[in-house]
Amino acid sequence: MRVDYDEYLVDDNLHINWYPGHMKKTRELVRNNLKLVDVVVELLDARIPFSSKNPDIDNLAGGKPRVVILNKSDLADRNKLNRWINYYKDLGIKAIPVDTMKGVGINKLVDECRNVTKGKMDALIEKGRKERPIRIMIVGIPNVGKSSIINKLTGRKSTATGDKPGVTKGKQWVRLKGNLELLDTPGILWPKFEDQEVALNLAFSRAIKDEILDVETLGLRLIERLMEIEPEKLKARYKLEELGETGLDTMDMIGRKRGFITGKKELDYTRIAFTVLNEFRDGKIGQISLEVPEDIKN
Ligand SMILES: Nc1nc2c(ncn2[C@@H]2O[C@H](COP(=O)(O)OP(=O)(O)OP(=O)(O)O)[C@@H](O)[C@H]2O)c(=O)[nH]1
Repeated sequence: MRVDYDEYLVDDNLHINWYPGHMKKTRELVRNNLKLVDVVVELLDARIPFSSKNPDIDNLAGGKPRVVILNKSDLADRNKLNRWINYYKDLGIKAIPVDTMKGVGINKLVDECRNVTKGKMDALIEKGRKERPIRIMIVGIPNVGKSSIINKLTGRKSTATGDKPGVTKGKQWVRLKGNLELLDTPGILWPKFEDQEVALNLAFSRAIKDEILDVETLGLRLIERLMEIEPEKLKARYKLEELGETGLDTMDMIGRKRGFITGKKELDYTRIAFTVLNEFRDGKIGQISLEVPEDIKN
């Protein structure tokens, strides 16, 4: 049976109903597509590499060579980013920081796909086989930047190479420089949303809809988190001498500073929450990572 990706995109990109039937279907679809490729390119959000990881990817990717991309690295804290790179290095995986919008790290991604398959490709040629393109596939949770990176990789001049024998109808391989072929449909995988802390990180970073909590509470949780991990950046952004005793106090201070008052002369908490959430997501509060490798729970 041919399963279409569109089935998972219910009303917009961030609204995917991951009920068990869909998870099973998407798993099989990704598993089948992965059989066709030489390299799995796993996209993670550099600010939350643990929370943005699909819990089943190690199983799905099996023994395939893997390249990890820490995307949106422009929004991440430099020092924490390096700690994640070292964490992956210890696991024998090269994690490449990428800023897809500016194209930073894209060449390294291509080089690494070639590196991790070199042994296999050399062995094939030694056996007398003709050199063939290295096939790659991008996988990741919603909103992590899969389409953006595919567009960046392919560019405007890219040409679809058309259907290949044995490939389900509709799949397109796009030729990239460096003798690479990219499956133009990314593998959309579900996040670990059962864990409340992970769900919060995903919502803060716009990977899942705000609706996991009402927006005021979500904004308050983010303020509390920033007070804990990045108090100076929070103070600087909202021009506060000191932070409040509690998250709510700080929320009030931000609201007063920005003049977010309702018609009834009360603080407009919805507006404060949206502002802090959006400014965090756009990197306006600074380069902030919400996770470090030590946070990983076994
Ligand atoms: N700052 C920043 N934003 C990025 C980067 N890569 C992607 N984005 C933004 O992230 C958002 C999601 O990107 P998409 O490429 O649509 O993500 P996707 O993984 O294809 O999303 P789904 O279709 O929901 O699975 C867009 O608003 C992009 O502009 C990056 O490196 N830095």
